[in-house]
Amino acid sequence: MALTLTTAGESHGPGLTTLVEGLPAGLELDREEMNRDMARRQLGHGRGGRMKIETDTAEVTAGVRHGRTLGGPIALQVANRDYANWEERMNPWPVEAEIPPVHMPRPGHADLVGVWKYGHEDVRNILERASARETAARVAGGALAKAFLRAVGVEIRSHVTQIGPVVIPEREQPLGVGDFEGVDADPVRCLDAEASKAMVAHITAERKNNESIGGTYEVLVFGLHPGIGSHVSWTERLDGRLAQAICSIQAHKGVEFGDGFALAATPGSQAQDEIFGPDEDGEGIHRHTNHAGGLEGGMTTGQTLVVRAVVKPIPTITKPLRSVDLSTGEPAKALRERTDNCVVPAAGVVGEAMIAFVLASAYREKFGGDHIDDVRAAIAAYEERIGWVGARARA
Ligand SMILES: Cc1cc2nc3c(=O)[nH]c(=O)nc-3n(C[C@H](O)[C@H](O)[C@H](O)COP(=O)(O)O)c2cc1C
Ligand SMILES: C=C(O[C@@H]1CC(C(=O)O)=C[C@@H](OP(=O)(O)O)[C@H]1O)C(=O)O
Repeated sequence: MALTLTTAGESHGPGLTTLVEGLPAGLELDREEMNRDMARRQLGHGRGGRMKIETDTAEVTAGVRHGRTLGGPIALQVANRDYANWEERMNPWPVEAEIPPVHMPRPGHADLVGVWKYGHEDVRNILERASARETAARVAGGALAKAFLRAVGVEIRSHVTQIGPVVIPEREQPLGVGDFEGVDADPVRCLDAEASKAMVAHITAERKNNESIGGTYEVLVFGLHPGIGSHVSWTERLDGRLAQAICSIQAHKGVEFGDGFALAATPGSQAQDEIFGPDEDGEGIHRHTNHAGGLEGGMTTGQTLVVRAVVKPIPTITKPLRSVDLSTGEPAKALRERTDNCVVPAAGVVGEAMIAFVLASAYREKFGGDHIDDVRAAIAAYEERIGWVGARARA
């Protein structure tokens, strides 16, 4: 049984809906934990005026009773508070007022290609669904996937590694799950205080220049078992599935695992993770390095999964770029709307959600089970069969 995640909703419509199917029964959910993720996605220096209007929460409308999953589809609702200001423009039903269409497409948004493809004359009919407002619904669903993963000992964290030209310094030691305390209190979700200051200053300066800024973030997953995903088919290779999930997030333009693009210049002997036998600390067969970022042959190795993503500078720019007025065909300035100018800190939270979903789905495929205790029993049997002590030793 795979997991499915479906979202519906427009940015300024009445609200967003998330449907998650395939979680086992008996899984304990923590309402505050879910809403903490919803709030984390709204944070970050560089967010625009919209985030002052919204206070996102995920309301459960199906599939959960008294804090535990029932085994059926789970439905979640996220309200758009801003709908109160858009009731006429975004009403699902005809309204009397004349609503002026948007006809200046923004380079880099879905506007132009969307109206061509779907036959709309009003760019709003495209931008409303293309908007990354939809990521609130993904994070709501991702919180369910995270609850499932936590129940089997897996934890996900993220941090910002670059904003514009400002890059975090190289670390001597790999990050552990305990290193992320307080990361959400930082204005750009960066673990390095000096880099954080420079990132904040850069965002502020570029906002004054009417510029938008991109960057990179890293997602780490701790406590994974080996053998999640599979080498047997390209559709099952976990690296491919993770890359698809990350690149499906609005404004995400690249992904790398472990040493990633740096591997291009690395000699082969230094690019792999050598294998060592059991040691006195109770580790089973293990590695001393993690160049592969926890993936070999499309499967988890049981080491920390290391995923980095690049987020482009967002397309709505307060000094608008050149475009064409679709109603006249004449040159025009692109639509200028209220906008974020840097979303990398928030994007990291969305990345966590998408990675959680893919991993939870792959766990469901491998271990099955109708109740969470069935899942745990299947995992214990697997650990025993392969003599896996790694996850326990690290926990
Ligand atoms: C969290 C988040 C917030 C975003 N906010 C904005 C925004 O305020 N203005 C904007 O033009 N684009 C914003 N974007 C990016 C656009 O949604 C995205 O560029 C657009 O949908 C086109 O998709 P593409 O960039 O993947 O091609 C945001 C993206 C994310 C992940
Ligand atoms: C609403 C969210 O992000 C929005 C994503 C977005 C876009 O074009 O992608 C444009 C902005 O929306 P608005 O035009 O209402 O200011 C962002 O605020 C959100 O993240 O919850």
